[in-house]
Parts: sequence; structure tokens; C-alpha cells
Amino acid sequence: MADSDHLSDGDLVAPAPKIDVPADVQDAVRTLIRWAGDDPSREGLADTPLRVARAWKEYARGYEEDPAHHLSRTFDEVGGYDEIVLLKDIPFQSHCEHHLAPIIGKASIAYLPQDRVVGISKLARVLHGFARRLQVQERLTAQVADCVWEHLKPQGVAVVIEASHACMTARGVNTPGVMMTTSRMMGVFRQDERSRREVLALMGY
Ligand SMILES: Nc1nc2c(ncn2[C@@H]2O[C@H](COP(=O)(O)OP(=O)(O)OP(=O)(O)O)[C@@H](O)[C@H]2O)c(=O)[nH]1
Ligand SMILES: [Zn+2]
Repeated sequence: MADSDHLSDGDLVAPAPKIDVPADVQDAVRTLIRWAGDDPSREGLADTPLRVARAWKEYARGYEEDPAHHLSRTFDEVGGYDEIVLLKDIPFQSHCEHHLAPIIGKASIAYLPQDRVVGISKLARVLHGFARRLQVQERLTAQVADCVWEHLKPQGVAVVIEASHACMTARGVNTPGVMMTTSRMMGVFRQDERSRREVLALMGY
């Protein structure tokens, strides 16, 4: 498997810029390390507050963008194509707003165009723009679907997300292997059972 096969989040090939981190943010990480039972001044942990703070800017970089922006450029020369467009099993990562623990999953995003389509990478960019924030899975699902609905004005939108929550797998109830599934159907996929079955079948459900 090529290295690039592990990349799930767009433009992560280049190292993130080394941004400055305010002292109080680093102090907060030191406090957390002390709270966890270790000594933040020992050699191996000396640069950790800086790394953790920078890592959090990456995990949360969705706050720096408006995901709808990715849907502003559309194409209408699609040769009369009027069937479902589906981007299936897009890997994503997010963080749960309750425990700041990773949420790792995949999303399928489909829409039935009205007359315009969007570049397919843009659907993944919308997903990452909302995922790279503190989330609950239900809201992530709704935000992605609502964004596509509002800005593409298609006949229907369907979003299904399956994810594993580290706050369940690595702590708390400690139940690895459990996936949470959420979905949001809009327009024809909500109103028409045949259309909904068709899109879910295309997604592999
Ligand atoms: N519905 C939903 N729940 C989530 C999500 N992420 C985490 N949770 C849950 O949020 C809940 C928070 O429950 P609390 O009782 O306030 O926190 P807690 O005492 O740490 O709960 P436990 O995880 O059961 O130990 C937990 O049940 C988590 O599993 C999510 O995306 N959606
Ligand atoms: Zn959680």
C-alpha cells in the first residue's frame, strides 16, 4: 500500500506550518500532563505542550473555514445527467465535544442534481470542514447534509456516517469495535421510499 493510501484528509502531505503557541496554551497542556500523573519538565515531555497545541490547531482547523465556500463553483454542462451522484466511504476524523476524544469514521454523501453538479472533491472538503471541529456525530451529519442542500439546491441529499468513538472504545464503557451510524435524508430521499432505497443500496446499505 502506498503511503498516500493512508492519507484521508485532503492536503496533509506537506507538514503543518510551525505556528507560535501562546504560553497559557502550553501551560494548560503542562497542567494536563501533571494531572495525568507525569512530570511535564522531564526531557521527553519538554516539547509536548507545543506539539499538542499545534496538533489541536490541525484537529480543529475547520473553525478557520466556511465549508459552504467549497460549493460555490458548480458546473452545468453534464450532458443531461440526472441521476444520483455519490461519493462513497470518505474517511474522516473528528473529535467528540464531550471528551475531546477522536472520532474516526467514513461518510457517504449523495445528491440528486437539479441542474448543476459540483466537483467531487468538494463534497469531501465540506465533510472535513465540519469534521475538523468539536462535534457530535449527529450534528456533523446534519451540517454536511444541510450545507449541500442549501448551496447546491439539488432534488435530494443523503448523508450516512459510520464512526467509532474513542470515548467509547478507549475509556468509559470500553467497548472496541462498536460503530455508530447516523443518516440525514432530504428532498426526494426523504419523501420517496424508492429513491431512498436506491441511494442506500448505492452506498452499500
Ligand atoms: N449521541 C452522541 N453521543 C456521543 C457522541 N460522542 C460521544 N457521545 C456520548 O456522550 C455521552 C456523554 O455522557 P456523560 O454521562 O455526560 O459522560 P461520561 O460520564 O463520561 O459517560 P461515559 O462515556 O458513559 O463514561 C457518552 O454516552 C458518550 O458515549 C456523539 O457523537 N453522539
Ligand atoms: Zn466522547
